[in-house]
Formats: sequence, structure tokens, C-alpha cells
Amino acid sequence: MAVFTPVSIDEAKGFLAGYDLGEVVELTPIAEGVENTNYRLETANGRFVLTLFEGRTDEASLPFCLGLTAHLAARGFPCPTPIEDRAGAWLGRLNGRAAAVIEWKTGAWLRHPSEADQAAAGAVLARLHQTAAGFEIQRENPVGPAMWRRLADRCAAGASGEDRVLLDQVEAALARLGDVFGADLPGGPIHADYFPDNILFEGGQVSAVIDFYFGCNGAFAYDLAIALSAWGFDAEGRAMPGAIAAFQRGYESVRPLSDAERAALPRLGEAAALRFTLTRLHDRIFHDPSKLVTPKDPAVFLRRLEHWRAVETA
Ligand SMILES: Nc1ncnc2c1ncn2[C@@H]1O[C@H](COP(=O)(O)OP(=O)(O)O)[C@@H](O)[C@H]1O
Ligand SMILES: N[C@@H](CCOP(=O)(O)O)C(=O)O
Repeated sequence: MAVFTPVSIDEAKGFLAGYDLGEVVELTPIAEGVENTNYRLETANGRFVLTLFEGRTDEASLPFCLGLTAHLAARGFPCPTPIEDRAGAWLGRLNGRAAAVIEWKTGAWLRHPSEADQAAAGAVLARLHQTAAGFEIQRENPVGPAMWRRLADRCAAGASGEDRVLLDQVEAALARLGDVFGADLPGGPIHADYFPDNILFEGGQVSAVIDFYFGCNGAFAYDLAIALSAWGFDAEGRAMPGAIAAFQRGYESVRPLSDAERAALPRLGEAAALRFTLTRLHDRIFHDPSKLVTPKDPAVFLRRLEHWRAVETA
């Protein structure tokens, strides 16, 4: 999260007059994250998250994203429930943006997860895939191959120096990768951004999976490849084989992979590495220093390609 669209306490009070949440006590910007504007909201009834949806989260996708968390939470999966206003709606408008109030979940994300934490996070991802079955709304991946092309073209218009070198490497990798999503692998609703900073832990257990705004329909093995790419590498982008194995072991303790999924993982890992390199590169090139958001480093994500290629070759 981050703050792209500032909200004053009076503006929040006006918006929240439509909810049964009691008096607004405090509104605090949340500096983490890079996609949407988020505030921690204290009211007489407790703590919530106030989210204003920014550019990459288009409004039409929100019934999918909020509906999926509501579907999962209603089935006992650890994730926040969106809060309805008095008219029973999850979405309103605030300062020109679609806005929602989300249940606050306790816990904190882990900067240095142990292998036991990795396994726990892997098992919860598999539970997410199983529990999402039966969720009817469909959403195409908003950051699929067609968007990769658009992002790369936009980056080309603004990249210089180190960013230009990275972009050339991304272009070469895209050409080499070809059509990665052609295989008929098992799928359904996926999180598609299952990074450590979206998984809260408390008492050694996952207390909440948050931030379903990249959620979409896709192959479960791609979601796993994204998660392995997020959890299984150090800050410089070097593979941590023990972490990768622990996460996958946890996942497969709940949902074993088929041979076809296992064979597809390295190329899906390459796809994941490219997808996050591209959004990070784009966001760094077009970063607006006046916004309360810290761009993430694309280069460390591109390094994951070397690992996935080595696995593929082996
Ligand atoms: N429902 C929630 N309960 C508790 N904390 C949350 C919740 N949603 C977000 N946060 C906090 O806000 C931070 C950023 O949220 P995130 O959803 O990742 O933002 P973005 O939409 O920009 O990706 C999280 O790391 C967490 O600390
Ligand atoms: N996980 C992505 C960024 C997506 O946004 P966030 O708000 O979850 O941080 C990345 O690391 O590139």
C-alpha cells in the first residue's frame, strides 16, 4: 500500500457516514505497498483499512477481488472480509476513486521467514486454491502477456541508463520465453501477488492473506511459481534452495502437483520473474517523488530468471 490520493479526516468522516462503524477516531496513512492508497482507520467499533483504488486496479475488477476475499473468509480461510455500507455495498467513491473499507487483521509480515514459516505459507496458498473452488466471477489476469508487451513499450519511451540495460534483458527474455500459458493446467481463482508482505503471521501461524487486487483466474502452478519467486530468494535475488523446497513441500502437503504442473514450474517461474521485473521497472521509470510510495528494485527480480533457467535445463 501507499498514499497516492490523500484523504483528510473530514473527508473520511463524510464517506463513513454511510457505514455503521461508529465515530471516526483516527486516520493514519499506511506507507507500505505500491498499488493502492491505504489508511488505517480507527472508529468507535474497531480498526479497519480504508482503501482507495488507483490506476492498476480497475473498478470493474473489484467485484472479483472483494468477492473472492468474502467467499474465502466465509469459508474459514484467513483473509479480511470487506465491510458493507448501510445499503449493503462494498464499494463507494471518495476523492474521485472507488473506495472500500476492509476488516483489519492482526499479525505482521515476516522479513526473515524460517523454513517452517515457508512451509506454512505454502500450505495456506494450496488451501486458498482449494477454498476458492466454486467462486463464480471470472477475471482475466490484468498483468498477463498482453500487458507485459504494453509495459515494455511504455518503459522503452522513458528508460535510460541502468533501466535501459534491464529493459533490453527483459526484451530478450520475453522473446525466448514465447507462449508460456498454452498448457492445459489445473486452475481457478489465484492470488497472483502471494509475496511475504501480503501474508501476515501471528504466533507462528498465518493469520491473514491480504491484497487480492491482482487476483484473477489462472493456473494454480503459475500462482505457486509467483510465490516461490517471492519467498525463495534473498534480497539480492539469489535462490535459497532450502526455502524454495520448504514452501513447495508445504504447498504439496495440501495439494500435490501433477507431473505436468511440476514440469511447467521452471518456465512459469521465468514468466513470474519477467512479470514483476516489468511492473517494478515501469513503476521506477515513471515514479512520482511527490507520492508516498517507495518503488521496488526490478534488477533483483530479473536475477530470478537465472535460477529458473538452470532448473529448466537440469
Ligand atoms: N486487512 C488488513 N489488515 C491489517 N493490515 C493490513 C490490511 N491490509 C493491508 N494492511 C497493511 O498495509 C500494508 C500494505 O497493504 P497492501 O494490500 O499490500 O497494499 P497494496 O494494495 O498497495 O499492494 C500491508 O503490508 C499491511 O501492513
Ligand atoms: N508484490 C509486487 C508489488 C505489488 O504490490 P504490493 O502493494 O503488494 O507491494 C512486487 O514486489 O513487485
